[in-house]
Amino acid sequence: MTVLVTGGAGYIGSHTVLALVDAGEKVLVLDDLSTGHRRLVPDGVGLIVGDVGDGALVRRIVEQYGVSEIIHFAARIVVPESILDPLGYYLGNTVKTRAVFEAAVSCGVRRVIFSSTAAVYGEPRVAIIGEDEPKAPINPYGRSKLMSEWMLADAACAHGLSYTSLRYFNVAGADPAGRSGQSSKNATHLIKVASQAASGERRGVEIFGTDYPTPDGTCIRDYIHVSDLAAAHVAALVRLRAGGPNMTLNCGYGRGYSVKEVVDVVKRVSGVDFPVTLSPRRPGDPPCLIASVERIRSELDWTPKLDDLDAIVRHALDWERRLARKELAGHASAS
Ligand SMILES: NC(=O)c1ccc[n+]([C@@H]2O[C@H](COP(=O)([O-])OP(=O)(O)OC[C@H]3O[C@@H](n4cnc5c(N)ncnc54)[C@H](O)[C@@H]3O)[C@@H](O)[C@H]2O)c1
Ligand SMILES: O=c1ccn([C@@H]2O[C@H](COP(=O)(O)OP(=O)(O)O[C@H]3O[C@H](CO)[C@H](O)[C@H](O)[C@H]3O)[C@@H](O)[C@H]2O)c(=O)[nH]1
Repeated sequence: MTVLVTGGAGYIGSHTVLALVDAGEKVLVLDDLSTGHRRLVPDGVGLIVGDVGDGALVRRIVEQYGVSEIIHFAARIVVPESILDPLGYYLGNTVKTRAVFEAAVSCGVRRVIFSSTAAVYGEPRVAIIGEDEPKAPINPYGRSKLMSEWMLADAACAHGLSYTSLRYFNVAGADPAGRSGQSSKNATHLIKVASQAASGERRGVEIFGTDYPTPDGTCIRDYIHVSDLAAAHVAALVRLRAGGPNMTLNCGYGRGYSVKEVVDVVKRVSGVDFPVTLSPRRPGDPPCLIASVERIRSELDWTPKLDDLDAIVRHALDWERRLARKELAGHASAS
């Protein structure tokens, strides 16, 4: 059995590839390297550079390599960018995802795991969000993902595909063994940005919005360590193979931190007092997103091992330093 991981050269995909390989799985990556990096695909794992929207390519790969399962990460992921380029996001995340699902159905792939997002909930009415809360995304990114969830559920019903949709809350940190991490220079995610500021690669951090209806006025998010999330994918795969029913699961820890709290933790753990600017709200940001984790805890054989904001930040900082060293080494060898 071969597991095809689309977007496996990206941040979460590469950590999941590591977790799959560690679990003894045979893995193949399909990635167009638009935001991914070849070096994040571990040695011994095949990388096919191509577009998931190319249905003929996906079908060829499935047939040639005997793909039994697809874990579909490939997508565009920046919320503000989705507001400026909605059609690009519906193409990248919905139309191309349809091509993956169609190839899965037509080639008899048995199981699909889909990367969804807390952004499908929009601005929930409750602090702790259960999977059955209304889905009312407030930006094209969230809508593009919700449409894909629906497509997958409908296709599964019609064609007997098994699936799990995983709605990630805020993913952060890096492989504790230093094998992968968030590698995009232009990343927009808070913990990455703050880690870059602490490492001197950015001048500082802007806090987007201090007038939200939260205790300190900044947005609250549920940050999950990327390696715990990767392990949840392996557990979801094991569950589907054992005949577990189709399901949608929140992935988080069930606890939230404000932007100010996160910035303070990055300063304390790094020991660097980088500049912080208070700025207006960023469009498309809901005030508070915290996962209800009852379902994932009961359905998956999964216990988080890294549920600790200090550890998340420490691993993110370690990875940032590693990236900086590699770049310096690259400059030295180039000159
Ligand atoms: N990072 C988060 O906090 C977060 C939260 C919720 C959901 N997600 C979802 O997780 C998934 C992975 O996100 P990430 O943070 O690892 O982002 P990422 O940008 O690091 O990874 C995406 C990967 O997909 C590849 N890709 C993009 N479009 C492609 C295409 N058309 N064909 C082939 N490859 C393509 C990119 O090159 C990259 O390697 C996405 O589906 C995203 O929506 C991420
Ligand atoms: O430089 C920054 C970056 C972020 N933030 C704030 O920090 C919070 C978290 O922002 P991120 O960009 O780190 O993450 P988002 O919550 O916007 O979105 C992430 O989580 C979502 C689900 O919760 C989606 O899945 C999405 O893909 C993923 O990017 C937000 O209030 C944002 O305004 C800042 O103040 N300054």
